[in-house]
Amino acid sequence: MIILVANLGSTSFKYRVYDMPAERQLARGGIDRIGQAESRCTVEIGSHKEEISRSIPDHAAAVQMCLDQLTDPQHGCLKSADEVKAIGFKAVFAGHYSGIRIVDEPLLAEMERLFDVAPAHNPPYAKAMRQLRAAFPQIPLVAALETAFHDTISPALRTYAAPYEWKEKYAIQKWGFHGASHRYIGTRMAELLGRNDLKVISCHLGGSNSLCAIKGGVSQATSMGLSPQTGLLQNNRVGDFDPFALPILLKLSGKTLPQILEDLSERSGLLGLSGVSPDMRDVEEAAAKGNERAELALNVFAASIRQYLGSYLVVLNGADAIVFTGGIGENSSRMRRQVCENLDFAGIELDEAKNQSVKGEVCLSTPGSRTQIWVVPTNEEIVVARQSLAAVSK
Ligand SMILES: Nc1ncnc2c1ncn2[C@@H]1O[C@H](COP(=O)(O)OP(=O)(O)O)[C@@H](O)[C@H]1O
Ligand SMILES: CC(=O)OP(=O)(O)O
Ligand SMILES: [Mg+2]
Repeated sequence: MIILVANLGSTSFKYRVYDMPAERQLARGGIDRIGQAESRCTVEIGSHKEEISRSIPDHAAAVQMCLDQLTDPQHGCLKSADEVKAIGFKAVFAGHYSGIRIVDEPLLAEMERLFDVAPAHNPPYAKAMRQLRAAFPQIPLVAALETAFHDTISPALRTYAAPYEWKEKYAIQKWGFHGASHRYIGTRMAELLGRNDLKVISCHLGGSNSLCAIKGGVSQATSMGLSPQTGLLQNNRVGDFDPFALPILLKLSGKTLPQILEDLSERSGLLGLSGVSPDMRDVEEAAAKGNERAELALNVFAASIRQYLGSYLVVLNGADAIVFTGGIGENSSRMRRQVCENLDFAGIELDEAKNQSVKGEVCLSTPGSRTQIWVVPTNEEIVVARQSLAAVSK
């Protein structure tokens, strides 16, 4: 059964096509720096590889481009889009509609109700889902919601100390995100180290960033809360922030609440601090040239990762492995070095030479390090493909 998985990240679009249940990958592709003047588009279908630069304004245009590539008469792997028997989405937030669901009107309505809670994620997903439902009504769309992996977190680690009835009446609680990626890292580390009882701290650092404490493949704690704006700072979103700054800002800035929320979700994070870019590559380049705000952005980011890392070493009572994944985790040697430095008290020791030349799955710790340090490229799409197969086979 051919399953297309669409991963609409806050800064990118990625897709993979699988023949399931064999898990044979037929094609993959992606678009980087979506919404910016030049997006880099890559496609890999069998032995055909292509890279082009063009402007892709939004995720709906990205999904259309993916279907064009897959059905291209010369290089495509499908005769027509009808060969696709399900489209799986790494969908982000729909409150109590967590887990794996066929996309239907109630789910879309809930995602739309929560647009301003997940402004970088829910609008592109809902738009792409509606567009595909209209274009291909015969193909079931499956939403694998990111929050489900964190259902196992204890109430002590997912309850805000706000009026208790808010949780029951309005579902105000820590939900957690990046479930597909953290689930993949938990499963893959068990395969790589040949043990099912591992304690892993998964650091997904990309357009959005979160840490997750995983024990035996099960989520124990995660840094994002009610929304994907919380926890670590994000590309252009704020991360943890004191809500009592709001009355000060309302009085002094002359802005309305929606305008301030827009600042927190579009002009904060790496972009807001550095003033340079939401993209780690640009911020690192600026910092290397002596830009002090870019340097501060990197230092705030590293410090907040270390705070959660320390916290999760306590939650798990030590870890077998710390894993870096996502666009930053897989590519930024500086960030990995900064996060891991000076942690010998916890038996964490990075081999800097290995850290400088990373390719694929690799262990970066010294032989004496009690806690192993790994880079493992994430594969959120295979997790969603498995879940989509289960949903349409029911
Ligand atoms: N070579 C690189 N060095 C440092 N950071 C990188 C590099 N390549 C990508 N990144 C960072 O990774 C981010 C993309 O992460 P990714 O996990 O792929 O995206 P998304 O969060 O959109 O799903 C970019 O916005 C950029 O900050
Ligand atoms: C929350 C989430 O899935 O984020 P992103 O893909 O932007 O990293
Ligand atoms: Mg992502």
